Amino acid sequence: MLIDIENLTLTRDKNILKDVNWQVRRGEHWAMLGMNGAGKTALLNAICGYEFPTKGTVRVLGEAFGKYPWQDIRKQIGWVSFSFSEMMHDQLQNIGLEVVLSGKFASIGLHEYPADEDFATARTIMQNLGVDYLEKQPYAHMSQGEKQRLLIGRALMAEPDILLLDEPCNGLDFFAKAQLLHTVEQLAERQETTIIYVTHQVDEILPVFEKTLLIRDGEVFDAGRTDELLTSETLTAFCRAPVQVQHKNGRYVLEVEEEQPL
Ligand SMILES: Nc1ncnc2c1ncn2[C@@H]1O[C@H](COP(=O)(O)OP(=O)(O)OP(=O)(O)O)[C@@H](O)[C@H]1O
Repeated sequence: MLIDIENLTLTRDKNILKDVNWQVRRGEHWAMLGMNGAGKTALLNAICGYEFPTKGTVRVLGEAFGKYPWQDIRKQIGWVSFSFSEMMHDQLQNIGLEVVLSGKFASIGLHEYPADEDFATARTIMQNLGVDYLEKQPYAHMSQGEKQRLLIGRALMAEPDILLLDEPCNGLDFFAKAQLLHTVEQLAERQETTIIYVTHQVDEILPVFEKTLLIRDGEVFDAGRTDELLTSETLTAFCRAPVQVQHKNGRYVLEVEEEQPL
């Protein structure tokens, strides 16, 4: 078991997470779907040990939070988020290859000299993600989509067991989004790492995400096989509004039905 969460409750001013149970096995890829404020980031924070459980247990890679040095666990987790991409301003003048290499040292900017094999690994990762053409381009001059793909490469440099992709399509136009989703799909198919893909959007849940966690108001609404959960009936209950879900060409499409006048 890679992630094993039992009865997790996080209380701050209010209950942010309530009795969350969730198990992720090695080799599975999960989507996490929830509206704004559902508790997605809080759950990622708990997994990475940035939030201390009020109640319940968080186990990652077989170790229990509070009983193991979590900085060692964090090294096995790659977290790529849109907000992180905004924090990279210190790295603006670094070129693509340096940004990817910096993932080896978990640093923003490159302060240590990488070994020859690190250069080779970074180049292979960039090639696999289709961003090898950015090797010499300054981070500051890249488009948002290029930055997001490069930051996935940066996370992969540490060979993480778990890759958290936190709303990676935020701010992308439809073409950059399609490109990024294609990159994620290929990465998932290579099975190098277990991916948890966090999103508000049903259409980003690719067939490679065979499992989905539906989170609402800090609680797990449902978790299980994606094809069983992404139905009109379940998502109507989840959204508290009538929606239609269609499965077209391997992609889910959600339409909000117009409210019928009473
Ligand atoms: N430290 C805190 N103290 C009080 N409330 C908090 C704290 N951290 C988060 N919250 C609240 O908990 C709820 C869940 O927040 P969280 O950021 O996890 O949502 P989210 O699902 O990631 O939302 P979004 O999709 O908008 O990013 C929100 O209502 C938020 O305001």
